[in-house]
Amino acid sequence: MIPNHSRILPNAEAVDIDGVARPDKPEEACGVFGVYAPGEDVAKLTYFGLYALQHRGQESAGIATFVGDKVYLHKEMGLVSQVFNESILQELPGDIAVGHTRYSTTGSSRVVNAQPAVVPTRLGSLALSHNGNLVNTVQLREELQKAHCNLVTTTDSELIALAIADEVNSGKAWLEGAIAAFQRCQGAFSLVIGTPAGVMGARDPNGIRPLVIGTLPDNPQRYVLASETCGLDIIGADYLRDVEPGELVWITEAGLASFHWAQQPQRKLCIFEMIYFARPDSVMHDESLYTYRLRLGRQLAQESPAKADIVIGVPDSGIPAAIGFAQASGIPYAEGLIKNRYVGRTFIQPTQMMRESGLRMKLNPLKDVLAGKKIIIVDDSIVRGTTSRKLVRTLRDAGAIEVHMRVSSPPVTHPCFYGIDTDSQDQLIAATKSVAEIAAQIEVDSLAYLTQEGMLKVTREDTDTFCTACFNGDYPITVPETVKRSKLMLEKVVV
Ligand SMILES: O=P(O)(O)OC[C@H]1O[C@H](OP(=O)(O)OP(=O)(O)O)[C@H](O)[C@@H]1O
Ligand SMILES: NC(=O)CC[C@H](N)C(=O)O
Ligand SMILES: [Mg+2]
Repeated sequence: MIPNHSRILPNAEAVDIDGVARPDKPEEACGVFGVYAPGEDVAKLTYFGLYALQHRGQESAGIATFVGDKVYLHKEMGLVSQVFNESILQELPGDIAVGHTRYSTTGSSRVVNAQPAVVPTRLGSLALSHNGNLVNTVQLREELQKAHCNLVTTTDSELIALAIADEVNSGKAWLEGAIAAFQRCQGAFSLVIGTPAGVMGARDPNGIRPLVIGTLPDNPQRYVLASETCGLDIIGADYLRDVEPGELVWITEAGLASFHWAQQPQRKLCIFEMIYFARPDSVMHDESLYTYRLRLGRQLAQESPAKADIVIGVPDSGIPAAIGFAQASGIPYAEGLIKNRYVGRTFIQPTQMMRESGLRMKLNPLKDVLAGKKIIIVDDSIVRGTTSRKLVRTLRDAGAIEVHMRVSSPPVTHPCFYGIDTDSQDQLIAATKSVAEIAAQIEVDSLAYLTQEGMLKVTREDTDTFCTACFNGDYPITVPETVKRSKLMLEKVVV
């Protein structure tokens, strides 16, 4: 209950500081990639790496390569395959490359904000690819403006690049400069940074977003950095290990050196990466996420069984949990929805209209499988409810006689401030509605979500090593009140 002396703040319209409105932003996380491989076609390796990381961001893509002090850069709006072709890749020579696929979280979706962010320093330029979101953007921006840094974009990522340049220009070497700059950044950052001297990979002290290291098979001294292991697989690189929270790895001709720069690193990997964002074939905690998602489905079946003829999953990311649900319940798994493989993630389309039409193009029901059946439909998450509402209607139109929805994550009730743009809380269906109300809205016969305990229990790590803020508002990195207020709907203001 909100007392009388308080009022609900209207949601601040999401307007970027360049004045571009950012309505209906969807949720995603960017893909970062880097290669140190003298003698190899690093641009092409990066292209393939980004191709495998496309699911992490579909707005823009970019690659920067280094030949000595000279940087070659190509970035554009669009998918990796739209931004690059053979002749563009040939214009990107060098031994070092850094790449990015963007889903914007700070800064509008415009080419000027595409990454890598390239910034000059006294030691040559650096090219930075960032996944995550800073929470002290306003303060850092002011600091850098006072230091007369040349701000060209409206992203937080450029601020990290400029902070490194600022430190380097004050006389520090690359490593010292980067570490000093990281101390000025609060929030989530998994970074790949190219310099004329080598490539850095770094994660914030909580390691909110993932980042892995791989080696090229014929030469273990050639290193690759990628958001997920699927980015290594595509180029035949072997997984070496994760970059640790609060670690900086520095890859040069001398090999790989590691620096633990954070005072008190505390692992808090975003659990939503494991539930939805990352690809199921990516490996975290020594197993594929497919396997974790199977266990989520099994756990869900134990917690919230239902009587039905078949279990179906929502393509793509709901499928493993649906298979797990079917295994545990003994109800046959069937394919009930066919996905057009040329349509990307609807979740990450920039407007609600695009998300709705994307869904129509994306999923088509198999009427002869569904007609006359009682169905359990499993998805990994309900965020706004766009997908589930439409799908349930589709299933009924196809002849389903009962539709029971099961969700392999808890209700998403809180916005993310660390690199998933869930915008404001009022867009999250579970922030304002009970499970019964959501069930009525999406028109299912029954609805159940996985419990937080169940979600954590089936991980292979200590349960306190995950960020679960979107499910419970427990933010591991303090979010300044001003930043919070822009997204939290139930902010109370004494008038
Ligand atoms: O409640 P909503 O706001 O609709 O969001 C939730 C849906 O979005 C995601 O799928 P998406 O289509 O983005 O990607 P996928 O193909 O990887 O499942 C997720 O898997 C849910 O299906
Ligand atoms: N989703 C992300 O990781 C985005 C990175 C960065 N905050 C941007 O908006 O460009
Ligand atoms: Mg989905």
